[in-house]
Amino acid sequence: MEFQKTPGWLDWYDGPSKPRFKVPAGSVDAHCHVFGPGAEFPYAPERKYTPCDASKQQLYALRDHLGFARNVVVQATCHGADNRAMVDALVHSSGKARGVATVKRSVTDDELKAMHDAGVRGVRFNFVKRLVDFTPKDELIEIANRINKLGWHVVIYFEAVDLPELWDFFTALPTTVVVDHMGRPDVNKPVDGPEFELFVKFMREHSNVWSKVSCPERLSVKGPPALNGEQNAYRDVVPFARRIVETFPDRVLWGTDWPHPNLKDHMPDDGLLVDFIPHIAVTAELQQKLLVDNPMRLYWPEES
Ligand SMILES: O=C(O)c1cc(C(=O)O)oc(=O)c1
Repeated sequence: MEFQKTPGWLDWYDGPSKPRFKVPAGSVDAHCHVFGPGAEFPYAPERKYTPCDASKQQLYALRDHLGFARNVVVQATCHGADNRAMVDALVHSSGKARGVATVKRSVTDDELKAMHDAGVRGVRFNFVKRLVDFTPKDELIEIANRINKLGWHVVIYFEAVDLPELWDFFTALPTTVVVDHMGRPDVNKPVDGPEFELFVKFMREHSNVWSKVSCPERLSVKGPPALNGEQNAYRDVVPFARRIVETFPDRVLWGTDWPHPNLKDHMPDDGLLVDFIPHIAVTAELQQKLLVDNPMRLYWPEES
């Protein structure tokens, strides 16, 4: 099947720089995706965008280039609830990748078991309207209760303005809950203003809630972009991510978000994204928790 990319689509950055920041041994890129390839794993009919291909081989080459040891491959919305490309990436990772799936209520126990055996450890619930159609909350709760029995967790993706409305649903989830990209704060607003305070309260009052401090390239308003050797990229995101890392050091994860779906402005150099890490996790101890100890506890508990 031939797929036509969404007009204006930016392809992932080829030939990323070697990071100056040396990540600790055993580091995990805890948020990344594979796209297709579409000829082998077709994009879902209900998708909201059609990406360029981004294969498992390319993902794992990036992992090695950046100095990471493992990946958590998160089901991308362009594949809907067809998890074959993500699962294929896991089973060809020599145990170095675990995954987060998207499932519907109709998923069978045998299908969940097969995904578990392949390395899936969570499901993703998406509330970003430009990416997915609405799924009824009773369906999501039913799924959360089923996957809880497998020891899996729920990953949620939403925008900061929607947190008040989603609060009761999120706080009723029975599992560990991992928030994608810090709940997408508006970094034009103050880091100690009411919107971000609500997110901090969400984490403070609910010890089962974790956050990925990822995607400065999506959240930044002022840049500068992580291109051309820029060592001070996305400064306006730093106070937000740093606050979460320092307040909740044992409940944070970091990921590249490669291949960076739906960026409109520029495509970052992933090597420079790694160089962003020491700005938000400023001590060796915080870096070790963010990149190794926390993701290992969540995704490879049997080894940590
Ligand atoms: O902001 C986005 O566009 C985005 C999309 C997806 C996806 O399509 O799965 O995943 C992400 O982590 C971020």
